[in-house]
Amino acid sequence: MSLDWEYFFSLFTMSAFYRACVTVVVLSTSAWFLGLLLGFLVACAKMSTTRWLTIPSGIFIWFFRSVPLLVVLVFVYNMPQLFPSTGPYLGVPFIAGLVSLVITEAAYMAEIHRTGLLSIGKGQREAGHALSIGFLGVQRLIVIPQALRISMPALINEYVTVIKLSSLVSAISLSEILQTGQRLYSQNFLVMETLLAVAVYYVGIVTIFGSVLQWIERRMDVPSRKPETLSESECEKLRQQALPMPVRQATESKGLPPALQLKKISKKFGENEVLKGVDINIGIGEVISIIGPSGSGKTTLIRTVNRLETLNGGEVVLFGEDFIQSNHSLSIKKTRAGMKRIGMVFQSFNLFPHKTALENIMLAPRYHGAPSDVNVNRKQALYLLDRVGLLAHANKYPHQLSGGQQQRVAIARTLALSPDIMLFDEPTSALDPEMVGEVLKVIQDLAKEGMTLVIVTHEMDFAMSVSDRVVMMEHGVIQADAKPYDIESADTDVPELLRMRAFMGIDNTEVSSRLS
Ligand SMILES: Nc1ncnc2c1ncn2[C@@H]1O[C@H](COP(=O)(O)OP(=O)(O)OP(=O)(O)O)[C@@H](O)[C@H]1O
Repeated sequence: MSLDWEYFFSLFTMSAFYRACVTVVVLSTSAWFLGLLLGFLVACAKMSTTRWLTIPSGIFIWFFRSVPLLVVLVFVYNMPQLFPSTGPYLGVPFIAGLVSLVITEAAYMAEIHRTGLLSIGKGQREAGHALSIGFLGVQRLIVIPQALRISMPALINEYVTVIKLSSLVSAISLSEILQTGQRLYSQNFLVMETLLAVAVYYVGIVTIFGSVLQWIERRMDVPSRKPETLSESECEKLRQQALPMPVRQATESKGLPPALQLKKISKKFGENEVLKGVDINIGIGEVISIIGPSGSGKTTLIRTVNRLETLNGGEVVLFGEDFIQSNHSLSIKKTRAGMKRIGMVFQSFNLFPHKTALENIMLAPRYHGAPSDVNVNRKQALYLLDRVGLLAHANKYPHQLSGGQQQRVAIARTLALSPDIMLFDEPTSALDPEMVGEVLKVIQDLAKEGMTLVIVTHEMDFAMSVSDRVVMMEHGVIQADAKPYDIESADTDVPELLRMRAFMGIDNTEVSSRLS
């Protein structure tokens, strides 16, 4: 048997096929896009903490992934028999096909979205929270763009699947490509030639639209972008645009309430009581280092100060005003205002990987400021980048920066909201030794400017040189709280100070003989 090639080629000049192609493209693209949106909502519902959302969304996914599309299609198309009022809509093959495809695809896409959303680390959300960005802002600016990038290859694959599945809509008489072919070969019996042409039409659509989506995927692929280090002349141009942030003058704190008062702070994780009634006052402009053995509760303590952990007891007072109380919550507005006064720098930097260094710094000011401030935000971000010595790296993404450079960008990002207090959670622990100095230097400069700093650190020499007070925690309580001078003075015989000295490795032999 030989194929009638002349007839085969004539099928590519038929307007009916091109109309059918348009139908397939419109149907598939709409179904893919609406399925993507509905799938996202279903994924969010499944990940929520409310059973009223997780259970129905789980059932939706389970059911529509189990039922064949053809069954859904015929069911939806015949729905007007049960509910006549749906006739004008579901009785139309295109709409019935669209609804069926959207429902089925949403069930699959929900699981793809869930994979993307789950892959975004907790640190990303915490960094957004520490910049006082609300829940929806964190989702919109930080979580969804990253999750979408991760899910994109699988979502593109779904688009190809939808195009192919759209051929099933021929079962309810929609004039799509397969149905157009079927109508022809039922008249002339040239089945092979017609189906071959149908296949070519489908391959053409998948190739063209798949390539467009792959182009979008490549555009979203941040790791493949490699912006260069800027030259000195380019840096100089940027430097001229930079707009200094208001300089923080060392504040005369006499008569003013402390910047932070932690009163009887207690925190439990299950039965594990990690903080057991911690009291500390931190004056305006004071620099406090918190040291202590691993697991003593240092990180938990500073995380309670900017609401990354809830309190089981006690309260935090900020510049003399109620800020956090274990037994009642303040208004969102008051909480946000308080949080903007406290910046936090994390051990693992938590830069936003889909933003350049400059964009990382601009993100929070843009979120909090008026749209007209964008230019000012950019200029101030340039100033801050220059201040931490990274202007030449303004256009680089976090994965192109060293650990020390990433931490300096993280400090600049925190400074962009002009906080009054900065919390540092072991800012150099994740760094190679040669990068520790560059980060400590930036912190030292902030201390000199009079910024109130609370630093959890294992860098004992740094703690002694930069701090007004060093606080030692052990087993969830404060063991000692002293000025570096008092800790260092050799004639002390206060047991807590001797213990602190032993922990810090100061004059070890003499200390151990005194403790014994
Ligand atoms: N989210 C959590 N869930 C359960 N337990 C936790 C949680 N976070 C901290 N802990 C526990 O609380 C205790 C104190 O942890 P924390 O991180 O505050 O200690 P740390 O003094 O900062 O230690 P390190 O110096 O090693 O960082 C540890 O026993 C830890 O296992």
